[in-house]
Amino acid sequence: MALFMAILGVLVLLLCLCSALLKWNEVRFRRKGLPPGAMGWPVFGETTEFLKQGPNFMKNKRARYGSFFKSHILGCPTIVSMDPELNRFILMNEAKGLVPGYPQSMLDILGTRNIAAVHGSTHKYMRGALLSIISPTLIRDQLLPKIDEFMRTHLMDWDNKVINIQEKTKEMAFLSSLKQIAGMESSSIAQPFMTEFFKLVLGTLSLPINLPRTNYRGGLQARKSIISILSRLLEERKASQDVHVDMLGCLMKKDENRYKLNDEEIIDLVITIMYSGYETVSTTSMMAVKYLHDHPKVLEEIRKEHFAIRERKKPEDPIDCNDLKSMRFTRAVIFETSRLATIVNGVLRKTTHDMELNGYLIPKGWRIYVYTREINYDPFLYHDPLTFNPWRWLGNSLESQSHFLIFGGGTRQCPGKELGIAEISTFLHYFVTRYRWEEVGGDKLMKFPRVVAPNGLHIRVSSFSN
Ligand code: HEM
Repeated sequence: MALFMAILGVLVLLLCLCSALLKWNEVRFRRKGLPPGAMGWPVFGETTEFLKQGPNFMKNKRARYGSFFKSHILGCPTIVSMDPELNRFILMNEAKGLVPGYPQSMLDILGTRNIAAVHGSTHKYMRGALLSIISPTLIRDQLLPKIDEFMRTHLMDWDNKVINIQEKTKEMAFLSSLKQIAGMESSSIAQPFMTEFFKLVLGTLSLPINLPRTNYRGGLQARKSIISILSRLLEERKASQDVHVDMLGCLMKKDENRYKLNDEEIIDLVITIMYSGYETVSTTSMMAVKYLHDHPKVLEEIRKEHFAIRERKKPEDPIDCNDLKSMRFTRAVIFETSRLATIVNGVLRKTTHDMELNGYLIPKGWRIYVYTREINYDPFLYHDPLTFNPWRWLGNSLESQSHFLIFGGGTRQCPGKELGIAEISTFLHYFVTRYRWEEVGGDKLMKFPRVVAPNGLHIRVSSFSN
């Protein structure tokens, strides 16, 4: 009896302590004018519920508080905006103090000159420098030929093999951009570079705890290694007279280039390009393979488009810009994949000063989660939204609608959109014309907070001509 009373006493005490902590945390963030919502536990906030419940967390909160509410997730007091109009307003108004609000680990590891870390005129300049090396003309003349050459080789020898398509598309996204940046996808430094790059990516997604063996520490060390690889490359190029037709070559042409970047800026820009295009391109490619596998009619249609292109060409002819333009259905498959899989759930901003937003007062330094995921499943915007239907993108201008935020919006809209589409389209071209495939089966796919197959996505591949 005494033991029972003691346990009961401890439980009651714990309960009181928990509710006192929750209350204290609410009071701590209680300020006049804040939107409705809950702040959860001290330090952790509602992060556990957010990660555990995923999209349902957001749906439940919206049902309770409306489309604009406060919470405390991923280490920060956060305002979540699920209102399409307001989301556009936030993305269009960086100049009013709504700047990128990406986590500290990302900023530490990607560098102070990284595009997400700079604002105002510095951002304009860095973005200009980036756009100048991925312009439509350069995509046509320099980048697409490189992408084509890379994809042909990368997709060789898959016949009769079980392939982890997640791993292959990750390698593809990294090596293809390394070829475009420095033309060295098959050099001896490509593999060690890739290993360091994967560590860097892991680090940016971790908590900023600088202790041995943490992903964050690993990410910081990977950044150092990558800087040393790239610095050596820059020095070698400066010392030689060779002309290099690649992104680095363009950035280093100080006399002819309108945008003059120093070595540190060039290195951070290179890391930005690799990082921004890596997960988006690889995951969209993997999910396109998944959806094509599950939807034979769509696969038949996309094959028709790509075989028609091959019929116009000799086997050794590369994909060119006109071919790319003719891939209307492939483009639709890419958009539909991005929409249904929701590769990007939203984007993060933070306030540079106290400001009024949607009638509420948002304190300086609070994060704003522009949550765009729900738009993708809105039945008023996309008929039968849970069905994979690429045809919905043909013949109407869904791509130019204001709610189309798959590539972001406003001043930070993805500058790599067409480059990314070119990469995925070329990958799909060689994949669907060379191979058939079936899933080995049983692989788990997680859709939130990132689209990922924790144990890989395995497919059995055989040559189409067999
Ligand atoms: C399917 C492929 C891609 C998707 C879905 C995608 C998506 C996005 C989104 C949603 C944003 C907005 C981020 C924000 O507002 O904070 C963004 C920005 C960005 N993307 Fe992409 N992206 C893709 C491919 C690429 C590629 C291949 C590159 C390589 C050049 C790239 C480079 C960037 C950069 C540098 C930014 C930041 C722009 C700025 O802050 O001004 N992206 N992307």
